Amino acid sequence: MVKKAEKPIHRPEEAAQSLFRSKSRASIQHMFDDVAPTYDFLNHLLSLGIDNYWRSYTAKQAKLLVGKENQNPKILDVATGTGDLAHAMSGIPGSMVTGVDISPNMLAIARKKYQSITFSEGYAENLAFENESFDIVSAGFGARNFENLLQGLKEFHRILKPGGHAFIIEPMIPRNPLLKKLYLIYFKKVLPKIAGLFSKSSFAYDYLPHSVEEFPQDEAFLSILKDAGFREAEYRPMTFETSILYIAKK
Ligand SMILES: C[S@@+](CC[C@H](N)C(=O)[O-])C[C@H]1O[C@@H](n2cnc3c(N)ncnc32)[C@H](O)[C@@H]1O
Repeated sequence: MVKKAEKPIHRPEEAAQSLFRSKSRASIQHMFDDVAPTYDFLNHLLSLGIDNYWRSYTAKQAKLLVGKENQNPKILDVATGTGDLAHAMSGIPGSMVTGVDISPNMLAIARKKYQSITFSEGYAENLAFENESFDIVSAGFGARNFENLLQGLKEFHRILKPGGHAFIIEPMIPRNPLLKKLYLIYFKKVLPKIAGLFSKSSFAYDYLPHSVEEFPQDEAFLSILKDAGFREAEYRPMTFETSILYIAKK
């Protein structure tokens, strides 16, 4: 008797976890190319608009730290996506901002939204810029997706001028047990369902909670920044520890 082939069990959560663990440049690029058309809408919806505050807070901190010393800071926004952090950074007086990303579809939207900013394709782990050529490097919600995090952070360090700063925003899992429980229910159960209603790639929103849960947070991330060569690094939790800003100095 011929045995019937077993049907593969499709478990999006497992697939998302496995993508995070074995992610490649191509798989991440495809995922973001797919989500690009609904990325901004879902970002603002799922964070209740708070994501804009996180970017403007970051730009404000950058302005405070470097604004007085440096009249015309050169800024590179890595993993710029649709350009919102690059745009926030461009509010620093005299700044010259460039945004790079691996996803052509995300960049196409960034170019339409912000015509005065230069956007180009670029890979965090191998940035096409000279040593010591930027005053600030920023990355909003992007570092988590790097195929090789340490290599990406070493590149940030390489392209910064001595005394330059990196500003990196990532989602944070609250450390308070009750908040953490509520956050994970929202993140794992509610958010993927809402996203699935709008996005072509609901997979990306199964990947999101896994990528955040498995990503080094607070002290663990600071130690990777130090390994990448930064001599000073600190973090600032934002909005009840749902997001975190890392600031590192070369
Ligand atoms: C969650 S989006 C963040 C976009 C934007 N920075 C923001 O604040 O909304 C992550 C972006 O990182 C980009 N990305 C992921 N890995 C990358 C890498 N190694 N080099 C450059 N860009 C990368 C993706 O293509 C995507 O556009």
